[in-house]
Amino acid sequence: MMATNIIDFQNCFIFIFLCFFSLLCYTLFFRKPKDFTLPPSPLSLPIIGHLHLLLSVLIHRSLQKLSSKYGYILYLRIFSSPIVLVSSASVAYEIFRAHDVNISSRGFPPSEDSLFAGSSSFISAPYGDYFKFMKKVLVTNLLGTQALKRSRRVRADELDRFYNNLYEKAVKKETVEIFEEVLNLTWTCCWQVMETKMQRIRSLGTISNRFMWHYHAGTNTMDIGRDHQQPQDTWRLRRELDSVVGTTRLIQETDLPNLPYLQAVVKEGLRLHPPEPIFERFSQEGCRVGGFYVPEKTTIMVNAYAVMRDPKYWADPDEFKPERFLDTWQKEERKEQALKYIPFGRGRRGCPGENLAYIFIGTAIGVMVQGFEWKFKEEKVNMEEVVVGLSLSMTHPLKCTPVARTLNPLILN
Ligand code: HEM
Repeated sequence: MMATNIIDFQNCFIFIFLCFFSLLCYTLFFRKPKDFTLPPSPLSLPIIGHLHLLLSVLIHRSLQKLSSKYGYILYLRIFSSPIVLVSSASVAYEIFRAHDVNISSRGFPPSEDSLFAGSSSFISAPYGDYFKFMKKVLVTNLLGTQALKRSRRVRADELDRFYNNLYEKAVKKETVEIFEEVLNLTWTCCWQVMETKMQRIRSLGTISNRFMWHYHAGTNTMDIGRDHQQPQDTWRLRRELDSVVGTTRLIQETDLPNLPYLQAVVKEGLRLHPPEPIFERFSQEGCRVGGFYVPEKTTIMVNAYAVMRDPKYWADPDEFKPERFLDTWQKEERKEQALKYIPFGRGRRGCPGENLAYIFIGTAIGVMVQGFEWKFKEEKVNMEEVVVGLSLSMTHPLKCTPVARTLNPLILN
């Protein structure tokens, strides 16, 4: 009896030993240790962390310099809040392809006094049912393809008014501040459409703040007309407009698909001068990006300005070369597994106003180049930038005088 008990005890002991031994072997040889290595981090100061690095007027540029020195994914800290800074097309590809849902909130404080129009605002809403509902309302009523078709007449009328206004100034030989003119165009269009819609959908009111801010951003971008001081670009653009649209009628937004060079010029302008050079997301859960660990509840700052000038993916990144968008750049992007063109962000929280923005910018530049020659006071336009609010603008607003190329085509019609 005693002998049997001893054998049972021995068997039990061997069994337990084997279990522990196998567990040890599994942990040592098979299970990969979880790697919590954070992205590289520049030297930080006590208490404030990296705050001093973010206090620059042109923050997108100083962060671009920082990333080229320390790495294209960086870990920063402001007081105790962690930030991961993304500055390369390949890292952007990874976060938007593999972690889009995880980073589809912005992490703004959920208070009525929040900087971005309160807790019920579309922009500050976390990714969830409310956000999805609002996005559907927004796309169906304002920004989707069908909604944009319905509001086409409003934009066409405003474009005629825009042209007439410039024509009058040309006749009087008056100087025009481009930004102001284009801002007027977008504001009036925006209000005309929003007023009608808002009477029907009261909840859209909360989105209006973002609209205002973005229309502002969009109109800044339109200053890219300045890039046409390069005569060969203007000449090519005008030739395209003359052959597709002619000189007896004004460009319409339905002409845009037939104007590839104009589209390329707009894209190149947005690449070099993205109105929203940096945008923010927030990680709900920890995830791995670029070989590093991004902890949960971390703000992710995407420096679109740096991504779109990433020398690894763009030849002559600082040059204005619209032709690059005529080629197979989208195919290249897929092949290289990179997201190199992100002026409107990407993924579920990407800009819903992208199509409208392309229409506004394309038609406004179209009218300015089709209808007028532009006389600049200075030989060289001052391209210095300044961040106003959250959007990028020209430090010295562009002023020039229009000279009508043809008799007013609206009168001819
Ligand atoms: C040139 C013009 C514009 C640019 C460059 C631009 C850029 C952007 C960017 C970078 C974002 C953040 C995207 C992300 O996090 O991935 C954004 C978001 C947004 N944009 Fe725009 N935008 C423009 C015009 C517009 C217009 C015309 C509208 C509406 C009429 C608009 C409405 C919005 C809204 C509502 C959001 C927030 C989306 C969300 O949180 O889910 N934008 N935009």
